[in-house]
Amino acid sequence: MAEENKGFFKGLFGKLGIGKEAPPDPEVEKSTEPQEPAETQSASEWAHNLFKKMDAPAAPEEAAAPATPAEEPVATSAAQPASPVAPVEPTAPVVAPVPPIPVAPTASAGVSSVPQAPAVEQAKPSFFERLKRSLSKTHESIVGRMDALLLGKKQIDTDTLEELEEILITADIGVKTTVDLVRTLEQRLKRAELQDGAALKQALKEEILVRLEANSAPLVVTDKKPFVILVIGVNGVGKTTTIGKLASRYAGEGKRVLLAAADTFRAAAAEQLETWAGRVGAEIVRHKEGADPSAVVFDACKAAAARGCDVLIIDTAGRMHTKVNLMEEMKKIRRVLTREIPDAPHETLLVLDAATGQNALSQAKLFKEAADVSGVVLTKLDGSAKGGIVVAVSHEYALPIRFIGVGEAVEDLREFDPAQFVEALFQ
Ligand SMILES: Nc1nc2c(ncn2[C@@H]2O[C@H](COP(=O)(O)OP(=O)(O)OP(=O)(O)O)[C@@H](O)[C@H]2O)c(=O)[nH]1
Repeated sequence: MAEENKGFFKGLFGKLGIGKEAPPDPEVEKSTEPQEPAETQSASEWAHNLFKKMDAPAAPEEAAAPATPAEEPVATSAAQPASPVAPVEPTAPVVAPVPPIPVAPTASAGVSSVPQAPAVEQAKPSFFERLKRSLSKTHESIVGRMDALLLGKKQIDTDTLEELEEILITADIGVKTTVDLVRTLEQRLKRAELQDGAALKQALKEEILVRLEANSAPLVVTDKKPFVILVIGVNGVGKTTTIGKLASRYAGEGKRVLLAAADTFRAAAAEQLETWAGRVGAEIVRHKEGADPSAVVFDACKAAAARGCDVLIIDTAGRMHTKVNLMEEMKKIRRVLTREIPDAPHETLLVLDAATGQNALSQAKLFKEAADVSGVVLTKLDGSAKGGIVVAVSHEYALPIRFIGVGEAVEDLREFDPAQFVEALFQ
């Protein structure tokens, strides 16, 4: 840094005609690069100090010294996870303030006037690392407890598998999936494949992966114009946030994205969606609070066709807390949709909050029966001990997990990769 700052001022003096004999310094360009704000800040801060010192006589070596760096390093961590949100909310509409959209700080986050430390290159952890961290509590509740169970065990027997069954059920893998897993492990025990704890752990990992892969399929956005994604789920699970993240993904691929704010139950929902649309460069169709969701869908279909949009993502309210209400609302939305775009929706995406564990499993059941779900997004895996629910939802309801959410920032929604998930869970 010190050398770079010196270079910056050699160059600056050159431009000002001071000390013309000094050769032009290539660092001038580097230190004024906008994508290196921390570098620029430190240099300009140093300049500021230097000019102050030039006003008041100073010893030459003092003037040549760089400014003292601030003590705190530049923060590069992602947004902190939110606490789990309770699901179904059948009560009267509540207008809540629109939360700001969290975006993980990046190196090009702009120049502030607050003195900052010299740029310390902190490599952002890879998604696998973040996934591993997100699953650490789930890891503890499955693998940690399994390790404790196997500690000092000379051999694996049916009692061990019985105890494992209890661990898996309480770790939100779901009763049905657990029973299926343990039965398979019993067969492997009979075939003498499980000599020790390590073999049992490896076998469980393999069997979970087989079950996840059996129902795994990414969401493929075809070239249907528009490709319609209907997003459903109870309130608070992260629907709007997921839509914002998806819109960002597709807009980033150069697609023209239109959002339909068909959650007309509370104004804040549409406002939140509008904020996301503005942020990620998507368009939006919204009506007033309390309007008919089907009317929004109708207008959005018309607008998407007229504007030649590639992707239309529809946000719904999710407050239809009985199966009959839910079915009626869904039927109505679908009726309007198919009248305008005959084969729509091309994807009915159910958003579930992983942190709600068994509750998420019940919601998967209800929505699968009532709303023809074709894919699932599991949000808020970060910090939850209930990540086993991923296996339960996928296996019990034969639903493909399309995406997982491990935080509030745009890049925290990722395509679900069974092998990566299992690896992160067991490592
Ligand atoms: N930690 C964490 N928080 C998330 C994730 N996804 C969403 N959230 C947060 O969950 C909260 C609720 O998200 P929303 O997108 O408003 O949920 P919604 O389902 O649209 O809720 P309603 O608008 O009330 O229907 C927000 O604070 C989000 O930032 C995630 O993967 N991890």
